[in-house]
Amino acid sequence: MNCKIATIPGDGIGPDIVREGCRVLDAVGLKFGHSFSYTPVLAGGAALDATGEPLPQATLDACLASDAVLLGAVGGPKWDTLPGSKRPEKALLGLRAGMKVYANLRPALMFRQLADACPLKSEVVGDGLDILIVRELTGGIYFGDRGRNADNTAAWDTEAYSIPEIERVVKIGFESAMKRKNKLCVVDKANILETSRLWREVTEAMKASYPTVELSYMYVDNAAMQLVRNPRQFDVIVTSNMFGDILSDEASQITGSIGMLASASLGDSGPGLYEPIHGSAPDIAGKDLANPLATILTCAMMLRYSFSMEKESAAIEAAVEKVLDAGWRTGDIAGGAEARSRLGDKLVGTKKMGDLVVEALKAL
Ligand SMILES: NC(=O)c1ccc[n+]([C@@H]2O[C@H](COP(=O)([O-])OP(=O)(O)OC[C@H]3O[C@@H](n4cnc5c(N)ncnc54)[C@H](O)[C@@H]3O)[C@@H](O)[C@H]2O)c1
Ligand SMILES: CC(C)[C@H](C(=O)O)[C@@H](O)C(=O)O
Ligand SMILES: [Mg+2]
Repeated sequence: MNCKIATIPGDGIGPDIVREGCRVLDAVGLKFGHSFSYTPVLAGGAALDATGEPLPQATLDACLASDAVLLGAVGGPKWDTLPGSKRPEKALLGLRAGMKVYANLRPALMFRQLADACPLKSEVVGDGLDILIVRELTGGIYFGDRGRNADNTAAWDTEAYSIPEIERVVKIGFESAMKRKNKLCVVDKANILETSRLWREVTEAMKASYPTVELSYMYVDNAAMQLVRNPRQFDVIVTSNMFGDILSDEASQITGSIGMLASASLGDSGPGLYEPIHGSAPDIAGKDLANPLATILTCAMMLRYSFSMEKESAAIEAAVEKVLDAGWRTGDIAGGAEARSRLGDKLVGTKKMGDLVVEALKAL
């Protein structure tokens, strides 16, 4: 199969992790007889510097013309004082809306090899953690009316959801639960927000079509607490754009590091957008310290969801497991000071971690 992938290296650690992702895809291509071609395009701070726009039309056009899009991360202190419409992060919203990828699947999976990197007690996480957060991605407060009053003494951002917007993402939540442990939790703030009450009404109207799924509702403040107290009670969480953003960063830390969490953003048709859930990590950019595994696992999601390449996707995941089994770690998953000091030359950087996954893949 020939697959055309638009790549958006972006800013900070973005170029380094996307490079490792593409190297792993190339190794999969060699092993299984596929060819992946890459069209690098500009978005975020890199695009601002080159063109004055965070998301040039040519970038969106190239993404829509591709079979899938791989994005590193955008943003950084250099562009933090720009007005909202010119910030690098605006590119993300433009891409997500322009590609109509309304469902963001964010698996929070704890690799058993990383139990030491989890900050929770072992009796809380047991033999692992496997939660799927389905985050609504093209609506809610990220896209609602916003502004300031004339004398700049007040500002507003509006949360708005329509029934079709809720239905399509809740449907993904139910369907995802049916492929997993048949549990779906709608996380909201229905004790206060009208949008959340509409989410509940829509979900109630849909639930009869999914009789095998055990459905529950939870307020987001409680969910944030329960994720730390008893994360294994969750299977699939479906939630709004902003709640999903926040809860997925929280869940990532339980699995060991945000440097491990992949994501797939999907719509009804057209290319999917694939990005690790973390950002451009300006504090470690350019130092070969970033963990590329979130991006590499994001590539595995791309193979599974956009190209139906299940065995190829599983091969990437198996290669990552082999590397972790052999004890290799980047700094973010090295554990505490004592564990880190025991690692010796198994404490590696971005590029070496990519090399190790490629080697493990070849050897499978
Ligand atoms: N999808 C995206 O492009 C995206 C996502 C989140 C944040 N951002 C942007 O990134 C910039 C930095 O944001 P932030 O600091 O809040 O979040 P961040 O995710 O970039 O970093 C948070 C912390 O996690 C660490 N970290 C993140 N990814 C890592 C990796 N792969 N390996 C090791 N450590 C990693 C960082 O070093 C930092 O200490 C901001 O401009 C923000 O808007 C972009
Ligand atoms: C950078 C920001 C706009 C983005 C979001 O909030 O969606 C990020 O935090 C993410 O999780 O992809
Ligand atoms: Mg986020």
